[in-house]
Amino acid sequence: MTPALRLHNVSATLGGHAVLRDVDLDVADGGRLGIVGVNGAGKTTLLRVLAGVLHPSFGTALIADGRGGLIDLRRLPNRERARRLAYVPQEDVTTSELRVGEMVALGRVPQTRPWARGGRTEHDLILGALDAVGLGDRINTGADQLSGGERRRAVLARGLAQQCPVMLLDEPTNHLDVAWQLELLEVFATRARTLVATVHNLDLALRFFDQLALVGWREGSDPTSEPAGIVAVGPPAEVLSAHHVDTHFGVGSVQVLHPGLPQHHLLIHPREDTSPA
Ligand SMILES: Nc1ncnc2c1ncn2[C@@H]1O[C@H](COP(=O)(O)OP(=O)(O)OP(=O)(O)O)[C@@H](O)[C@H]1O
Repeated sequence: MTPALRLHNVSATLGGHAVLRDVDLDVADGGRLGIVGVNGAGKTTLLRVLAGVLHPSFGTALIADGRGGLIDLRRLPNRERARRLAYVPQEDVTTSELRVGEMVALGRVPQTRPWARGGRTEHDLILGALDAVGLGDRINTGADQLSGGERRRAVLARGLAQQCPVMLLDEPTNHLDVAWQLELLEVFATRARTLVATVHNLDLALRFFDQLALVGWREGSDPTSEPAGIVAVGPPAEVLSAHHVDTHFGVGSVQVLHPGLPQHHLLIHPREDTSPA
């Protein structure tokens, strides 16, 4: 089956600094892919390449063309790309001049003609996106009057309003309380056909996604001088094996079955001290 997105032999460079090298990745159509790795490994960079907002310095980033083939993301005009995929970055600038509803309405720009904006259908759609993140009653509030977590949810609502089959979210759960962390990922999973997100919470990553890609450095390579790559990709329970978590995150871990639910959780603990007393 044609993947929704594909990276073929991709390298990425930022400010003249090689960040990622030799990345091959298929994002399954209809799948949920989580991207994990330590700070600075290159998760955001990988997501930006998948979103077509950062072009590979080498290799190709491709998206399904809707006819069973793949097309180079570089060849898609920005507007066309924004109809196919929504990318919600980690941080977003909010301006005091915009109301929450207006900010979310920006997500509609790729989908609508200027004369179609502002109609009843568009209003209902924006309200629906805000309702989905629990902010329906804040549609007329100034965007700068929201708390950090509320602002994060409003920015995510803008991504929902874009109504794309593929959604790419950079740390969507940042700033969110525990209930919203669970709720929001489910909202996106039901509204997007294909979902890709970076996450730091490895327990959430274990439970929520059907595939994980672990970004990091192969054993023996030097993180201070060599670009990272994808060191493991597959089912979450395998990618987050105790060995991988120890090698790539520097902590001990164990996957345990929840006593009352049919799901495994990841417990993290300090590495056992194996040095001689
Ligand atoms: N504009 C830039 N110029 C040069 N290097 C950059 C630039 N932006 C990021 N980097 C470097 O690229 C590497 C990867 O950054 P990236 O933001 O992709 O990591 P990340 O895994 O998403 O990190 P985090 O978990 O902290 O968000 C880091 O070493 C970072 O310092």
